Amino acid sequence: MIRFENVTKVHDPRAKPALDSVSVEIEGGEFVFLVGASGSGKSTFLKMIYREDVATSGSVYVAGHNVSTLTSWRVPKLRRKIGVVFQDFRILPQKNVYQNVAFAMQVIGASRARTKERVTDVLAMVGLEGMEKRMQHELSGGEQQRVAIARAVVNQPDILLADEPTGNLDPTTSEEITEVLKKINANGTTVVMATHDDDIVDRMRRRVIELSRGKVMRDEAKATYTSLIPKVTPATGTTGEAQA
Ligand SMILES: Nc1ncnc2c1ncn2[C@@H]1O[C@H](COP(=O)(O)OP(=O)(O)OP(=O)(O)O)[C@@H](O)[C@H]1O
Repeated sequence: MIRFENVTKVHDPRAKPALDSVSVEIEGGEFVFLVGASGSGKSTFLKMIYREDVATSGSVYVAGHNVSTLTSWRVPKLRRKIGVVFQDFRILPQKNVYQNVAFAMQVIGASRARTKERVTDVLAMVGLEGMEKRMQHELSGGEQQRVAIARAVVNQPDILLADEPTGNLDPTTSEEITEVLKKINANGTTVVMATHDDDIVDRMRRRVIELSRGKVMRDEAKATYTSLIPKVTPATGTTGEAQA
C-alpha cells in the first residue's frame, strides 16, 4: 500500500536531511504508529505520502502510484485515496458538522442523496449522531476531531494519515479518538498515526516505526512506545538497558 525506497528529503542543504535514506513498506490494512522526538521527521514522512512534500531522492509508492514522479494534475486522484487528520482539527468554522463532512463529497461530485446517506452513516460511526447542526464553537476538542475524522474518511480512502491527532486532547478523549481510528482500521483502511502519546501506543500494541534524525531506528511489530528489546552490549555480550 505504501512503500518508501531509500527516501531522502532535504529542506535546507545546510541542515541535516528531514528524512535520510528511509526504506519502509506498509501493507494494506495495517495500523502503524510513527514515533520519535520532535523534529525527527514524522510529519515529513506523512507529507511524502499525500504529496505535500516531494522526495529529494528515492521513491515513494502509494496505492499503486509512484508519488515521486506524479505530475501535479494527477495529485487529486492520489489524494482521493488518502484521508488526513491533524492535531489542530482544521474544520471549517462557517459550516456546521454535517456541512463540514458533506463538503468533502460535494467536491468530488457525489449526488445529494448519496451524500446524505453516507454522511449520516459516518457521523454515527464517529459518535456524532444528533450533532449535525452544531457549529465549531459549540463542539469540544474531541468532537471537533471526530468531525475531522469523519470528513477524512467519508469518501472511503484506502489510507488514513493522522499527524498527532490527540496532541490537543486530554487522555480520556485521546483514547476515545484512538478507538474511532481503530474502528476505521478494522473496516480495512490502512492507518498511519504520528504520535507522542506513549500511553496509547503502549495500550494498542501495533507496529511502531521510530524515527531519529530522519532515519528509521526501529520498526517493530506489536510494539511499545519505547523499545522493550534489550540492547546487546557488543564488548561483553551481556544485555543492557532497553533503548530510549
Ligand atoms: N518546510 C521546511 N523547511 C525547512 N525545514 C523543515 C521544513 N519542514 C520540516 N523541516 C525540518 O525537518 C525536520 C523534520 O521535521 P518534521 O516536522 O518532519 O518533524 P516531526 O518529527 O514531525 O516533529 P514534531 O514531532 O515536532 O511534529 C526538522 O528539523 C524541521 O525543522
